[in-house]
Amino acid sequence: MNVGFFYIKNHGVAEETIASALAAAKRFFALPLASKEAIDMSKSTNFKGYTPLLGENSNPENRGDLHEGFDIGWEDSSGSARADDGAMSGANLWPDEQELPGFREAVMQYYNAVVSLGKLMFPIFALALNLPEDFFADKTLKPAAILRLLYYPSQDGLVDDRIQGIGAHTDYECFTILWQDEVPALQALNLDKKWVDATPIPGTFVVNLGDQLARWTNDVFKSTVHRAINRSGVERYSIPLFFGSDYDVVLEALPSCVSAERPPKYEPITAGEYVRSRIAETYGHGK
Ligand SMILES: O=C(O)CCC(=O)C(=O)O
Ligand SMILES: [Fe+2]
Repeated sequence: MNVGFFYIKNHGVAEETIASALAAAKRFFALPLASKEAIDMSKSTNFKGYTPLLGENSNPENRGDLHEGFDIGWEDSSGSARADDGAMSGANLWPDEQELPGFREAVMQYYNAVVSLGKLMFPIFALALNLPEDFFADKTLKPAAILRLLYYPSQDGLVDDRIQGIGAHTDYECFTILWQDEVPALQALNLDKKWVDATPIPGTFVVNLGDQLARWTNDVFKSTVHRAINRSGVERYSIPLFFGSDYDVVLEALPSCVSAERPPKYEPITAGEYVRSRIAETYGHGK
């Protein structure tokens, strides 16, 4: 409630699952640009697929984010997306199986493992809010989780300080479960407006709270501003999973988080419309 960031360990996601997803990410970003552009996000109805360097701008005061990304959402074991995700409906875009055999399986295995972990965490947030432990259960039946593979080249020498790995921003969903490699880059903004390093700790995930949880709790839970700047001299990989509530759920302040002194700060909106509008702001696709 003060920091909005924490680490978890003994999280139950197998090291091999993480290692396979990382290996898949490395193989993907090493593909020729044309192969990656074949599944460019501009070809997707709902912001899935590949984002090139500077294709996204998380902080409107900056000139673009110096990362490459690859985004997917939920799909079933036959590879079909849900048809009823409202504003966020649409299929994943995958690289060619011949070119990258095993990629899809490795990424989906990681996705499903971290979604299961995320489901275990909702009851903890509910209890912290003095709500029944299963409060979020019927709001997270159809995992509205977005997984991103991220690749950050190192920025060395003189750099434009308006180009960062990912500019200062808050995340849109309830919470983000981030795997990061051993290259330091991630920073969170504390209450004194100082940047604090979220130093990589092997065997852990960093979890940060996002705007959906802040909207639900009328800012009792903090959605903390963060950014990543890789000036390490080596490339960095990270894999965030943004776990939101089902896209058809209306986000509105919980009665226990509203009072005469603390009036509701946010207009109710469905999770799908909210996420879509926030993602659209960071891309130049005009969607
Ligand atoms: O790569 C990281 O450490 C952070 C990524 C991030 O903040 C995001 O994708 O929203
Ligand atoms: Fe983020």
